[in-house]
Amino acid sequence: MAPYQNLEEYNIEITNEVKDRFAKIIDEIGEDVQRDGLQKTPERAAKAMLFLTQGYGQDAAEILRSAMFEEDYDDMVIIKDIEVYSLCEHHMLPFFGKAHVAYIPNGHIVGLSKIPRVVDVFARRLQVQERLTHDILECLNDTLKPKGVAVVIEAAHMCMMMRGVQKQNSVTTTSGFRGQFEKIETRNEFLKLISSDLS
Ligand SMILES: Nc1nc2c(ncn2[C@@H]2O[C@H](COP(=O)(O)OP(=O)(O)OP(=O)(O)O)[C@@H](O)[C@H]2O)c(=O)[nH]1
Repeated sequence: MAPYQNLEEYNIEITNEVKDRFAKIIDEIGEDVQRDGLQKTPERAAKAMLFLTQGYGQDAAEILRSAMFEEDYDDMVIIKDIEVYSLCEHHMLPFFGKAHVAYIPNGHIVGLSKIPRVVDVFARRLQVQERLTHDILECLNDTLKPKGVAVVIEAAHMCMMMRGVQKQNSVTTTSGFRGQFEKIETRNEFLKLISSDLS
């Protein structure tokens, strides 16, 4: 399994089957797939869907292992405001927002960029926000074996905005804490730091 492959950097192989299924959907909703503006749409939609679900072909633990360094630092490391774009598994509509991730090293630190990459690997699948939160949390916990790990995700769900209940301003927050973050003082320090605006 490739540790990380940004499909935008490669030619995405689109099978005729995926393309044809998008053409069928366009036809079924009453559109003319042969009209000028739509002729290439099945191919574009197939490419977009494969891009948005590329996480299935990627190994998040391997991404972390590719840049782990021995280091004595054993205070909190926080990467906050990581953009998240995912697809809800119920309607296949986007949910999007921010992830805040922290860990307390236990002999090893990890390359900072690898954390947003891990977020993307799990976000680029059909997801629910709760599982996405735990996928990131457990991957960091199992691979880095830190003294503690924390993940908070704040997201808006298009399936609740564009359709269904049609609420435009509701934000869903999910969180997970392991190890030292289960202690209230550590957790509060993390929550305070992700709420602060240093700019
Ligand atoms: N817990 C959770 N629910 C989600 C997530 N994304 C979408 N949903 C919900 O999944 C549920 C699916 O419920 P159903 O009743 O089967 O689907 P529906 O008839 O389209 O529901 P409405 O959206 O209420 O119209 C809805 O309540 C969505 O809001 C998520 O990440 N986590």
